[in-house]
Amino acid sequence: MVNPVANYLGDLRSHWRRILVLLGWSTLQALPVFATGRLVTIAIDEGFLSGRPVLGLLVAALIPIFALVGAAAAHLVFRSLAEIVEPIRDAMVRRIVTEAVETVAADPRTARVSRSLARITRQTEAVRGVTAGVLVETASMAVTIVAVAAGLALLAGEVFALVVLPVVASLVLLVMALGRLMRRQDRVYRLEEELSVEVDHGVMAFRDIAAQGRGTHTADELAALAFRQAAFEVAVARAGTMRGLVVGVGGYFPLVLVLICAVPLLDRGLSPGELLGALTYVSTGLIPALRSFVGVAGDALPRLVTALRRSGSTQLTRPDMIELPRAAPCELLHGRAVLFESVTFAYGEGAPLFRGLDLAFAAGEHIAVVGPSGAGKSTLVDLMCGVREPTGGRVLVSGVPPRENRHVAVLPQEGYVFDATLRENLGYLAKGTVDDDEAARVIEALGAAALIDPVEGLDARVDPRSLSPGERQLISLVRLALSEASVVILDEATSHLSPAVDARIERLLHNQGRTLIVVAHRLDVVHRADRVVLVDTVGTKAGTHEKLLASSQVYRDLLGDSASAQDC
Ligand SMILES: Nc1ncnc2c1ncn2[C@@H]1O[C@H](COP(=O)(O)OP(=O)(O)OP(=O)(O)O)[C@@H](O)[C@H]1O
Repeated sequence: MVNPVANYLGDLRSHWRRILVLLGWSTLQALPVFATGRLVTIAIDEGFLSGRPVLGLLVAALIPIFALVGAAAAHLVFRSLAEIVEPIRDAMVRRIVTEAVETVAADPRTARVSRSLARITRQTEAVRGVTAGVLVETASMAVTIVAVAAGLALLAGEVFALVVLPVVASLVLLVMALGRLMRRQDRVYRLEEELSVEVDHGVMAFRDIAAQGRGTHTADELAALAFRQAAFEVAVARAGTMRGLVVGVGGYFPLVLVLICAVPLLDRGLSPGELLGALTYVSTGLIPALRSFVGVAGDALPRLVTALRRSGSTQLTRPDMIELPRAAPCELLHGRAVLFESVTFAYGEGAPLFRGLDLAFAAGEHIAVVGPSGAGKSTLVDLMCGVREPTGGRVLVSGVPPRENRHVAVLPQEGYVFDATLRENLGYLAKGTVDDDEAARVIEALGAAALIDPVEGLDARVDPRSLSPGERQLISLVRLALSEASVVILDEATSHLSPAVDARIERLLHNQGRTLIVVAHRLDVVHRADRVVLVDTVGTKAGTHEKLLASSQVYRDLLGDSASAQDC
């Protein structure tokens, strides 16, 4: 692959005629700069100081007229700019798409590159915008420096000598600082991207991360990444202070120098008008041009180079997955798999959702959790996987607090899928890589065979955005069935799947010897479960379906509501 920076420079060179036209209009745009110093000199020396104020006023009145000419030229500058940057952008897009098509043709596993292409297209737009800014500012800076230099040389050779050296020194300083700035900026962009991918994964899998006892570890990793990014941002900002230094050396230093030397210069025959003209060149021409060029060079140029480098085909490679939490080996537990001991929990200062709650689920037991909306079912799950800590009492899974073990896996309402291969997605909670035969068995048992690409199999890339919620749930369910977790929680996890699938999933997970806790969306689960936990604000209780039917009006109402809802 040809280097994208070299491609870009080649494109730019191919437009040299249009760049010359742009330079021409920029020269016209700089005409007011050249004219203003001279007009100030004439207005003062020939007009006001020679007792001809009307002439002075008339000459001064020419200054805004030249400014209007400059404004008209600016309009033409932007028109010619579009003729350069649009074809460059088109050429870049064409190259990237061609390369993507060729990559896909050569290796079908990269078939789903739409996301990468979208990102590259955004970068191409950035390249286009920044190219426009860099071209305009560079042309404007170049012609302004020439206009100021020519104006000063014509006006007073001594002043020209005072100004030119600091300007050259400041440009050398700028070039030296740019390389460093670009490297740091590139690092910031890379870290930014890495952080956003990892946060994305962390958010999707937050309950599993907590349940696997990896919450602190994941948070530490993300924090370390964020701190590294912040450190580079600070370094970039620090390097950015060189902009002030460049403008100071190239713009303000000559201004001060001319003022310090004003008296000797006047003694050596410089007229007051020439002195004021020279100061006008520096203050209204040189300093603004330098400031805006340094701004573009110090900010846009590093962004341009970074965007160009990143628009290369390497962007089509797959992002690395977050370092995955690994589940501990599955143990067939004896005794209690989950224990709530005098658990009290309240959100903030609110009334407790649970007060002195005692629950115990045996290993391998199949539990249904039901209750009115807002009663606390999801909170109960959060307590079991360690996302929340009880305000009183304790929760134990396999004999230890949830955060200290890795026995729980949770499937939330919205299954999560990573932008990675199907194998990586399915193996997220497994120990080691997924065994093809075992995966095939689970996929078959769950009726999810349609998920498997006939050609690429488990190595097919999964694009989360192209999946339906039901497909995402199915992938998450297969992942759960392949996990090492001994306690499996389905938190209204099959809402996007058919009721027939519910029973199949539960049977599979239960037959694997796991403790299965199903927060029920469809209440038919209570008939399949060994016991039911009724979560209710007036008191959470557990029992068999029959026992709860006989003892709880809330339970009877709940089943009645569900029956009538299903009738509808
Ligand atoms: N982060 C929070 N801060 C404060 N209150 C919360 C928070 N999360 C949930 N709640 C409140 O706690 C109560 C129980 O919420 P929870 O989501 O556990 O109920 P649920 O039974 O799962 O409800 P649903 O069936 O509607 O999902 C609700 O009143 C809810 O508004």
